[in-house]
Amino acid sequence: MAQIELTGLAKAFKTGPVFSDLSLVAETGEIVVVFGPSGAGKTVLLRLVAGVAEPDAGAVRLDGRDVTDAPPETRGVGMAFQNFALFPHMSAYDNIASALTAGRCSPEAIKGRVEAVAKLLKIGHVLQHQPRELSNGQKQRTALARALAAEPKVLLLDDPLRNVDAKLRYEMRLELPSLLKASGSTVLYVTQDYKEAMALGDRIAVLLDGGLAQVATPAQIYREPASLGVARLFGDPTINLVPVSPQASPAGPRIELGGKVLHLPASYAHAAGTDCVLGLRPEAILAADRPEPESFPVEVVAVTPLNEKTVLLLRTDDGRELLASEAGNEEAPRRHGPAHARFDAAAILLFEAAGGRRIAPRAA
Ligand SMILES: Nc1ncnc2c1ncn2[C@@H]1O[C@H](COP(=O)(O)OP(=O)(O)OP(=O)(O)O)[C@@H](O)[C@H]1O
Repeated sequence: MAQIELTGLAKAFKTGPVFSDLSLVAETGEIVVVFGPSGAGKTVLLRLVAGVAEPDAGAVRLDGRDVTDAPPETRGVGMAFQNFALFPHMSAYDNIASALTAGRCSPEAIKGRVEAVAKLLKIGHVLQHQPRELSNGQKQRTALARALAAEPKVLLLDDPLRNVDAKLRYEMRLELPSLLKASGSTVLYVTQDYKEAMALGDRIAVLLDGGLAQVATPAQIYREPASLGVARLFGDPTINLVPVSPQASPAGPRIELGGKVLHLPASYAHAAGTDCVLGLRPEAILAADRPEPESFPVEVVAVTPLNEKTVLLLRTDDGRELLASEAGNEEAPRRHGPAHARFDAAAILLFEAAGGRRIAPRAA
């Protein structure tokens, strides 16, 4: 059953609309990541679900019950928001336990639960500290622990790793999914970090330009982004975008790139005659020393070895810069200078230049 069901939600402030006609469903136990750029309205959306703000239009249903007009404390929703909201005169332990003392738990059960959650979030050693004695990351994890300890049916998490340092953030990204799954809660998780979204979400809801641009699994969003706007938000380095005007030809739609005539797969034949934007993820561009069929000459301008990949900055003969990435960085170092590139035909993306919608390939 749908635990969270949002229908036609709209919210505007004096400064203008944040979003309109927003609908989203999260199934029981599902983790839905609400992802989008700063200011897209992610926090506003959580506030509407929590009941601390009212929508201008639309309905919020939790567990099948219409709670649109219900006060926050009756909704059975747990929250950890960016601004921590810890009780300043209570220790971290008491802050976390406060979620439980309100219910009917024995002192032993409370202690066990607080310590278990604190251990998972690596704050076991600071449980007796007051909030002012905690780092921002520890405060944030204390707030997260408090929300988790209560085992709410619906858990709203607003960028809980924002103030956590890079190493811990990486570890938490690995550990949080099982922690959240074990809680059994249905989770709406807000982040601005696409890697976090992909690591944590059963599905990702991309909030962009006043509405949900796409709601799908991380793999679907990466491989089949609904629009240029969505494609740009996922990937590091970001996707290469090249304006092209495919023309029909027997070998597949013909385009020009780097002064060469190349062909798109026949499954894009229906795009001929449309102004398009070719989307090439860095890993879909393959660089080689020798020309190959459908390759185009490039200059390797820069080579940046990262841990798990090497990023190449390529310049085409007509001056366009493309970023390519290769797995690993242990091969013989690639030399700067002339080379050839081609793209992995199975991994290309094509978008309408007008409006940015993705053009899906069609079976030939
Ligand atoms: N109480 C308010 N009064 C007026 N404007 C508001 C209010 N709350 C939010 N806004 C505006 O609504 C828009 C969305 O804000 P929101 O905080 O939801 O963005 P966000 O996607 O969570 O961004 P971030 O990732 O930076 O936290 C912003 O333009 C913000 O200025």
